[in-house]
Amino acid sequence: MGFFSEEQWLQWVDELSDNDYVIIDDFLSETLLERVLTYFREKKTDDDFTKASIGTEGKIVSEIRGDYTYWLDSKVDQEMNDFFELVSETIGVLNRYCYLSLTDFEFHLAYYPPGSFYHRHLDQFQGRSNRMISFIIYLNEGWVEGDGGELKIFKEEGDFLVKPLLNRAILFKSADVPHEVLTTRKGRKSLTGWLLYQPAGLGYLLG
Ligand SMILES: O=C(O)CCC(=O)C(=O)O
Ligand SMILES: [Fe+2]
Repeated sequence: MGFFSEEQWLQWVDELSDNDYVIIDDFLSETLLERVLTYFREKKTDDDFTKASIGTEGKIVSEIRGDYTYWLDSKVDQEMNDFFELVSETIGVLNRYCYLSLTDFEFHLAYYPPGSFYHRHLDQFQGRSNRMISFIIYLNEGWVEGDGGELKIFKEEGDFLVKPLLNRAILFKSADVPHEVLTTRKGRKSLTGWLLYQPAGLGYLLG
């Protein structure tokens, strides 16, 4: 049994194919959401987050992005196993219906302190095109207008803002959707990752 019915997945996949993005509210089950929030709290308390970098060389440039991240490892972060299962189901669905050849994923917990942002960018780095789908779940309890930290999506038809509401997920095509995180006025939390296409035998070169 999957997390969602085939019909439900099809509806989301259609939206993603047609619009390059899909927003899904109340994505995680109550139990899973609670587990993710608890894990976030623990990691943050343990001070496991480090300043995020940009590009493939790991440069830290605070004028571009100001968030802190904790990279998840399915072997280490076993409390997140159910979430990884859900990601695997997502990958299976996208491979079946969108003819993608996704083989792997990478996720981190992200924390934007008050006053931080992430300037306009694409999630596919030059010279490293294995990020196919960006996948974010927001974890901001009680977010209200004025807290900032909206995700701005740039589209030819018109730009728009996505509120980083608790348990809202967004998936978008990493190569096609420029986006930015507006300055946040409150601590802003998310579980953010990418579904990857890794050409066989090249992974070790990319690190
Ligand atoms: O948290 C978000 O809304 C987007 C984060 C982002 O663009 C990234 O980490 O590449
Ligand atoms: Fe991004």
